[in-house]
Amino acid sequence: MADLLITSLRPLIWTSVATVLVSFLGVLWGAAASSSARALAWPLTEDAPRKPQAPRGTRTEAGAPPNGTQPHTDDATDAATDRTRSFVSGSAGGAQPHTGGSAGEGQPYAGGAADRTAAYEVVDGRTRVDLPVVTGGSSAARAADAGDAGDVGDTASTDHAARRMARAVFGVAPVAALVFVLTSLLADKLLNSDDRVHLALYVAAVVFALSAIVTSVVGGLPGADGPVPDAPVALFRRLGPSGIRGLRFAVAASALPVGALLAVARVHTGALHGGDPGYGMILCTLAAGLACGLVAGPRVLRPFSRRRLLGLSSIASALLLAVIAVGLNLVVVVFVAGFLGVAAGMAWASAEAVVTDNPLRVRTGTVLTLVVAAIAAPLAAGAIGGRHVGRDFPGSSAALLITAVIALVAGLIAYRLLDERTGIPLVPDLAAALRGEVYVPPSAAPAAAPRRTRERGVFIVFEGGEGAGKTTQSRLAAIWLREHGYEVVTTREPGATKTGMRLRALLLDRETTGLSSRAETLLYAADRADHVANVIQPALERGAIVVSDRFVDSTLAYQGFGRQQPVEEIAAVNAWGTGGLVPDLTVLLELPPEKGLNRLSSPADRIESEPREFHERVLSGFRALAEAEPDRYLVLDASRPEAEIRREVRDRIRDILPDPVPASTEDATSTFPAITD
Ligand SMILES: Nc1ncnc2c1ncn2[C@@H]1O[C@H](COP(=O)(O)OP(=O)(O)OP(=O)(O)O)[C@@H](O)[C@H]1O
Ligand SMILES: Cc1cn([C@H]2C[C@H](O)[C@@H](COP(=O)(O)O)O2)c(=O)[nH]c1=O
Repeated sequence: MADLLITSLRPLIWTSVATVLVSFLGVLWGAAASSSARALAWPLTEDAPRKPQAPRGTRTEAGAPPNGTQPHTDDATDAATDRTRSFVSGSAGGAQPHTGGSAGEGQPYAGGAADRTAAYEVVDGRTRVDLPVVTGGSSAARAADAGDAGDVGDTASTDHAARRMARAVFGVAPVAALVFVLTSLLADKLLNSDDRVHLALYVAAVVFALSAIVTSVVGGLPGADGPVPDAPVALFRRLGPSGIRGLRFAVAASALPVGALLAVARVHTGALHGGDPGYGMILCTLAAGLACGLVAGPRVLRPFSRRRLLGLSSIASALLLAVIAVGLNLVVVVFVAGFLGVAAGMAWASAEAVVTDNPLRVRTGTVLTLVVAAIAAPLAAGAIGGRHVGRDFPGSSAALLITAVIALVAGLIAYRLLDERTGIPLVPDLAAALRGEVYVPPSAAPAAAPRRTRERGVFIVFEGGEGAGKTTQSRLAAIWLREHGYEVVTTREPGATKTGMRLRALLLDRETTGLSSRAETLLYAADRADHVANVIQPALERGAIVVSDRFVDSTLAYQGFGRQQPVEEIAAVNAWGTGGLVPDLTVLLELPPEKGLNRLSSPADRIESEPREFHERVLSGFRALAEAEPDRYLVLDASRPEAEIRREVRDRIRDILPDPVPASTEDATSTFPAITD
């Protein structure tokens, strides 16, 4: 009976194994082709989108001539439509914050006419714009401003050309599938092979043909529209030397167990009296596990550090192989092989996430390790198996156990090298991630920074992801406050001072490649230190209300949570840079990243073009920060109409407003400007 079952199951198992393997190879090939197409980043193609050119040396911003004599009007319409407004400030002898005027008066963001002239000095009509005075930082917009469309074309067309090349590569796939079908038919006629082999070939051919058709219709794997990758070397450089080494160890730790198991599974099932069906089952669960791990890898534990996940899943792969090695029961081995597949798949998916947008090298490294393990493990099993290490411990088990130990050492090293959240305990970090939250150690709360005491003034900050409406709402709030007699300084980060504008250009230009996360963090902190010293602090000391579009929490959310760097260390650097300045009120405008990014009309800058997962981590980060300091935050759903948000912002600002008229004056004049809608 058992024999009958095994005999009838065997063709099915072989069919499944062959199908899975062939389609797996097809997917690997397709993915590798797509990646190489993108990595090659071909130059301009004839139908690549080009930016319109502006005359050299002129600014494209409406109503702002090159001589800088015309200030911006600060009305709501302007706020809503003009993403490339000027936040000019700074004078030759040190930036001076703008002092707000009376209601309805046109308000440049900061600085007087002399400052603006200084800022525009870099606009050289004969050559090019060296300093992006007015744009949102996108290289495309800046180059268009400068009439230097060649650069723009290069950037825009790289995406386009990469997509076209991906399509060209996938286009030949159906032909390959046809050849495959013909070959299998020919084999059937000439070779008279066993039925199960035919069946496997047909099914595999159909699967391959289907996947080829799908990929050629789709035109590329998901992600082909994402940011243009840099040269592979640059991407690896971005990880830092220890990150690169960590990645190598992690790839080895996760691929060794899979390669070794693939290679010795047949011998092992023989020793466990499982024979061919047992072997087939191990391959099936391993392949299914790998598929689950690869699919689930980028989706599970989203708020958890990908680097940590990579280290942990590599360690798990090694440990699971050890269980397979010592678990001398076929059922256990079959099940654990599935879990090993999940762990290794998650490790590979995380490794690809860690190297941002060029997974090709991860795949090459993985395949190479698989091959090495697949050669070494049977050799070891053969050598040990000949001598029989104990009666119940076959050579295959010993070979698997040795591989597991080597992989475990590699996994532990990888974890150490990759972990960016050093000092943050793993268990609460994991527990928070399971709840869908980012763990913020109590010490990281910016509230921990000593608050700088100030005589007067109010500091209000608008925070949130891209396109959440920060500029719109901060301008509306500023107009309302000015109407009620307050001196208001509206400002933003990065780029509120002359130095800040240079830093903004550097930080947001998509052509700034290979910038390390630490350097990026410090550049934002440098911009902020200059901003506080030259704009915010003087204004607060004068008693003005400062309304800033972004502040420290943006760095904690983007560079801390988004880039997965230690939040508490970033908070410490920023506390030093700002002298411990903390906003009196932070309005967090919450909006799903895709909605916010869809609202933006200009080409995505360097940060905006980060992958969706990055922006989701940023949003979770903002939420975590707001939860840690509920008194300071007003959290609002930014998908609601502007007017509703504006009302709630006003209600909250009313609570923290000082008396606009000093007590002494009030005594003398008995006036009190009531704030009403
Ligand atoms: N509540 C809202 N509902 C719909 N659209 C909005 C809302 N608030 C702002 N917008 C629109 O969304 C776009 C982006 O708004 P805004 O520039 O204020 O966002 P932001 O958060 O400052 O963007 P960025 O991240 O680029 O600084 C603008 O076109 C604006 O008119
Ligand atoms: C202050 C700050 C900003 N960023 C990012 C966030 C945005 O993508 C840009 C700023 O552009 P915006 O149009 O003015 O919003 O910079 C960041 O990553 N870290 C920061 O500290």
